Amino acid sequence: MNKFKAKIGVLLVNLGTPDSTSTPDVRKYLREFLMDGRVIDIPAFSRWLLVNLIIAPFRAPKSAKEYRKLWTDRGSPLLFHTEDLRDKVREKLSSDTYIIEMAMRYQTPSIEDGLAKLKAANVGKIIVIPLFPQYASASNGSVVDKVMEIARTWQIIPHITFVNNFVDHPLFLEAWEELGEKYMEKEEYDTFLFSYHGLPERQIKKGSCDNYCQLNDKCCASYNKKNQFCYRAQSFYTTRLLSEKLSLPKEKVQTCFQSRLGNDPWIKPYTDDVIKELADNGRKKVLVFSPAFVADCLETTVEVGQEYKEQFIELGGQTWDLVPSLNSNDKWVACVADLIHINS
Ligand SMILES: C=CC1=C(C)c2cc3[nH]c(cc4nc(cc5[nH]c(cc1n2)c(C)c5CCC(=O)O)C(CCC(=O)O)=C4C)c(C)c3C=C
Ligand SMILES: [Fe+2]
Ligand SMILES: [Fe+2]
Repeated sequence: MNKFKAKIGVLLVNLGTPDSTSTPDVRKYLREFLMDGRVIDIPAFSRWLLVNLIIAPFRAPKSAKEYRKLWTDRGSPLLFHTEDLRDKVREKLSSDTYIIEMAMRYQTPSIEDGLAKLKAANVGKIIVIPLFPQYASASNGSVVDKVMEIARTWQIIPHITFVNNFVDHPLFLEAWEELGEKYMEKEEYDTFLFSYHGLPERQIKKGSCDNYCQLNDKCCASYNKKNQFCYRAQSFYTTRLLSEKLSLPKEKVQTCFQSRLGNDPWIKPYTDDVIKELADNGRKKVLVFSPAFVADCLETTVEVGQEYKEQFIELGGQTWDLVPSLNSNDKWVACVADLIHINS
């Protein structure tokens, strides 16, 4: 807070979700999402052809069906959990000091509307928190890009701070620990799988410092100055930190990457390959964490919780439990409040 007692604006931003499960709404969402050059990072005309002639027409009806498995009375879990998070963070922080809004990078509520509310309140500073624990150009980078695209049209641009990543925030780790422990008290698992959203390998290479990221076991074995912004390194680091917190034996822990799209190589190991390997090696009881996501969504509830589960059980597995996401867990709310404090 400055001497004029100008309020601090906070914008919590998650990825986005369709407005409904109708095929036209899912197509509209996919178009906006995949036309983002940070998501499909190929030349604009090729991207337009790919998205409008192939992905949107063919994927939209299939994705709409998937979204119907996820939808609730309150709509998309990604959206309502983010609303709940905003409400709980508001309760925790003084409204004399902070104005807290939420937005989606794609579709509604938009970043434009969220920033307009903060601007109308004449805030002295804006803190933007992309709700992605590990930094990727396709997620956090895209939020920064969009916020700057809007802010650069303003006559006055206040101080704007972006949270880059929060993989090692103690309360982020404690929240996952609390959720995981509930499962571990009830069941003896032989495997702990950490499945993160995937990324095309070229996106990691493009952001690599001095070509450090070779996308092998070595380059992500430590988290250091060279790979501080590498999504894959941050994902392995998250696994190590959570394993330590939960005292998981090394031989039972595996990191993998899901949700690949298209034929280009994505970061490995792929979750579906790892599931086959686990089954081949006689593993029977798996507890899965998805710590790239802070709210239940299509990629967790349906892809991990239903599709990968079916695959594992068909291959002879017995138990496949997915730890639900942080949603509006109190420790997670405290983590977001602390991110706001330390950036104020
Ligand atoms: C964790 C952060 C995310 C990154 C990084 C990310 C990159 C990325 N995603 C796609 C393609 C799709 N992702 C889809 C859904 C989806 N992705 C994230 C998060 C990240 N994506 C979330 C939280 C969700 C779920 C949204 C919801 O409504 O529940 C989808 C849509 C679903 C589908 O049709 O299967 C696509 C497509 C790419 C290409 C990419 C990086 C290059
Ligand atoms: Fe995605
Ligand atoms: Fe790496």
